[in-house]
Amino acid sequence: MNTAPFIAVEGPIGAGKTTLACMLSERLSLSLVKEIVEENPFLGKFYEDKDEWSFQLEMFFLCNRYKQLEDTEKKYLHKNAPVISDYHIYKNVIFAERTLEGKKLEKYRKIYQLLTEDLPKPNIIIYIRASLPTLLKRIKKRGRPFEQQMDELYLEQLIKDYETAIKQIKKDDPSLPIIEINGDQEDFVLSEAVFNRIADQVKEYIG
Ligand SMILES: Nc1ncnc2c1ncn2[C@@H]1O[C@H](COP(=O)(O)OP(=O)(O)OP(=O)(O)O)[C@@H](O)[C@H]1O
Ligand SMILES: Nc1nc(=O)c2ncn([C@H]3C[C@H](O)[C@@H](CO)O3)c2[nH]1
Repeated sequence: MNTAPFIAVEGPIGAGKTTLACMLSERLSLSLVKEIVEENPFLGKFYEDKDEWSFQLEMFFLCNRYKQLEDTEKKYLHKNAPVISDYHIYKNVIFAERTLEGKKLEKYRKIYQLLTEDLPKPNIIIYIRASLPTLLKRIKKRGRPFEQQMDELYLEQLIKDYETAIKQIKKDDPSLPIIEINGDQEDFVLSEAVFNRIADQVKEYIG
């Protein structure tokens, strides 16, 4: 079990996780762990044909995050250095439960359990909640080509899946600090005051 602050920023696609994680990493001198996106060989294919590519994609994300978190433990947490990551490992389950079914989902659950049981788990979560119009606006603004035909139903389901997952995480561990941000209204990019408030809240937890 790690005792160093390990913060995970979570929320649905385009909520602003990477943006906020980078800003907080700089402000609070935290080591930053960022999800691999551009080098992912299956993401574009997945958005073209989800049924065909979902298992490959979910496994790629899982193995990648496994390696990143293994390294994070060795390089930082083990040495008591605080870390902020733009994802929580549980994100794998949120997506896989939505994109996989039948035998593939069963296999995935087993592999997830095996790979993640001894990985470090975040001890602070920042959850950015945002509505469909806000997410679509941000995905468009970011302009990744393979995300521009984003299925709105998929995104809407993920918004709900995230809500369910956060409720479950709270139930499983009521003492886990979760900082919740209303991404539609609390704009930490445009408003210095909003960002300062979030940074102060995080600072209180990490001491
Ligand atoms: N509060 C905000 N106000 C305005 N624009 C924002 C805000 N937060 C993020 N953005 C912009 O929205 C886009 C998506 O942000 P970002 O990449 O941080 O999201 P993400 O949650 O990490 O996405 P993903 O789930 O795809 O990893 C970027 O272009 C970013 O500059
Ligand atoms: N299917 C699936 N499973 C995941 O674990 C996962 N994690 C991120 N993503 C997608 C969302 C953004 O398009 C892009 C960047 O976050 O990658 C995922 N998609």
